[in-house]
Amino acid sequence: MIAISIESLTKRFGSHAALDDVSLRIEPGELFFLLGPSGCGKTTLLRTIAGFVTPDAGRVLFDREDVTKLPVHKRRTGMMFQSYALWPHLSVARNVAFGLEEQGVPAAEREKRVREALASVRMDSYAERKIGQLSGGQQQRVALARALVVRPRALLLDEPLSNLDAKLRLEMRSEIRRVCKEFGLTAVYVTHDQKEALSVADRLAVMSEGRIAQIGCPEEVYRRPHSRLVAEFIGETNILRGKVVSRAGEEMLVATAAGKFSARATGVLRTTAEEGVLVSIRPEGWRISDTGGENSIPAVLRSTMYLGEFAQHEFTAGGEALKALELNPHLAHRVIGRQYFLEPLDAVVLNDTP
Ligand SMILES: Nc1ncnc2c1ncn2[C@@H]1O[C@H](COP(=O)(O)OP(=O)(O)OP(=O)(O)O)[C@@H](O)[C@H]1O
Repeated sequence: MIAISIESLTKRFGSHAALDDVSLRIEPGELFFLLGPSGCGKTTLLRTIAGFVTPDAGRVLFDREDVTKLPVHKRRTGMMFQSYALWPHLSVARNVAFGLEEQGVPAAEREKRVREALASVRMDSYAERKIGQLSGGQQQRVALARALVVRPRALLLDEPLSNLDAKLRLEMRSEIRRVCKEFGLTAVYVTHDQKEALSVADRLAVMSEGRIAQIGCPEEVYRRPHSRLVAEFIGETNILRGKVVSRAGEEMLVATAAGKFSARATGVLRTTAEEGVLVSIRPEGWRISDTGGENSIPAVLRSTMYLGEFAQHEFTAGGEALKALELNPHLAHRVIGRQYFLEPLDAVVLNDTP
């Protein structure tokens, strides 16, 4: 198990900084996710850790070893990419053995390790099959075995599941997590899929324009986003403009066009009360009721969509459109055009200036 330290990495392509002074530390055995909008630099960061990209400034350390100038094959990382890059005409076992042949591992040892790697992804009974005769999910398992067989110091994954259908993605997500934990691997995983990140990551970083916007465990980043960018990138949210009426530590009473309610500051609040603030409330973060309480705002139900386990409502309050999700909608019988009361349970004051 190694720690991966990224120290002030900068990488420019022409005048564009794909990485702009990025620093972070990934703990030994941690499953760390990089996500963010397209072009934010996550692949460049992963490729710099792998050794495919040489940074203009900054360092990459594996524990205390500076690997910034070390070529890819000497870093001893296992990699799994979007295109599995397996040889379709070779057997599963040959595909997995390839990295070991390159390292000059003797045949008997090779065979043993290939068997172990295939067993760890539950593909041991497919060793002699040709890659072309496997399903997408099975091919993905072989790609994972191939990354593991070299006993990597860290596992680097770039959108490894994006070629799979939804059901297989779910299955492979937990499979990748299981394998990483079983082997105690430090892993860095790039994805577009925020659900994948929330459900699998120990910690994650949301990137934007070559910088880290926020780092934290999934629940922290989801429930306490620091900025509009993070709040909107990880899941859906309602953003309301407001003014701070009063404040006691992190708790504040904010007045918005939709009404007054309490919200909690996240990170360092840069704005002053006069400038106003932005508040984020997740659609599932409302308590909907027929009668108002102290902290609730009156809102008229405009539309509702029944989705089985929950309903997706749209309310208006003081000219603001508000999205709300309600679990077990069949227990509630909401009526379009009627007034209800919405209480924000998890409102967060963001750091951005409106
Ligand atoms: N080899 C390259 N030459 C020139 N520009 C590049 C190169 N690689 C990346 N870039 C640019 O650097 C920026 C970051 O790219 P990167 O691939 O790291 O983003 P990303 O977050 O992984 O995006 P995506 O989610 O679309 O894969 C982008 O603006 C991209 O166009």
